[in-house]
Amino acid sequence: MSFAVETAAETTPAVIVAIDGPSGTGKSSTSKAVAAQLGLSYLDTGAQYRAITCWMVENGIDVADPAAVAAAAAKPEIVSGTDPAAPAITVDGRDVAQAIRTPEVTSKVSAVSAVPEVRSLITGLQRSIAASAAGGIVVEGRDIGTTVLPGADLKIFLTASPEARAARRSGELKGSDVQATREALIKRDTADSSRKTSPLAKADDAVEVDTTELTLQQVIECVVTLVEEKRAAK
Ligand SMILES: Nc1ncnc2c1ncn2[C@@H]1O[C@H](COP(=O)(O)OP(=O)(O)OP(=O)(O)O)[C@@H](O)[C@H]1O
Ligand SMILES: Nc1ccn([C@H]2C[C@H](O)[C@@H](COP(=O)(O)O)O2)c(=O)n1
Repeated sequence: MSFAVETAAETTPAVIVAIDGPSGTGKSSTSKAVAAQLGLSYLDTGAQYRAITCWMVENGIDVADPAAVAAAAAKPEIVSGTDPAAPAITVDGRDVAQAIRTPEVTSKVSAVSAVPEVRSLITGLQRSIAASAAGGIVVEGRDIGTTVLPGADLKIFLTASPEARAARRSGELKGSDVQATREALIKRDTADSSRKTSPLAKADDAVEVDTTELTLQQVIECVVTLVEEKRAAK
């Protein structure tokens, strides 16, 4: 007599989900919630670019000098956790979850992430993390569907009006000026979309979701449904 034992991992196909879009469209909030709800790993690739920028700033590298950034790019060791309930990021063993969110890092991250040597190193890291996520993963960023994981099972491109995005960010940063926040978002999006290497862009086969008039819960439900459809079809 033989018994077939099926575990959840055997019955639920691993799925790779790429979520891209401009700043403040809801990528992180949506990705974390979808991954937690569906038992998937989660990777915040913006946090990795912020971490390397943080290291450059702390080590006195001139981020306006691409050659200096390229020469130093391999020095820091960046490690990302993939638990959606507790996303972690360390540089050389130090927890930098707070340090990477300062206005200084936010204003310098586009310059650092435009350097091809930085992108090549971080892209390699992202691909190896995705490959080792046996149960599947949600990876969010700017170029996941186009460059990092072009074979992803599902690609989502989130958008929202600059006004909605600025209002969301201003709600987070108590007392901040909505107009100044809007201008800063647009400036960063323009830099991220116009760089030569792997710019922020929608993949041709991505599903575009405009979140301007949707609540976060509605966006999460929409993406969960799309992932479940993909899983069922695998
Ligand atoms: N549909 C929504 N409606 C209202 N608020 C939202 C919605 N989606 C996200 N938010 C809020 O907007 C803010 C920005 O969201 P989030 O950090 O997820 O965006 P993001 O696209 O990851 O931004 P960035 O690329 O800058 O990291 C958060 O405070 C989040 O709670
Ligand atoms: N795949 C990615 C992810 C992020 N970046 C750069 C560009 C962003 O302005 C910056 C910070 O990202 P955020 O934390 O705001 O999501 O990192 C990128 O170039 N490619």
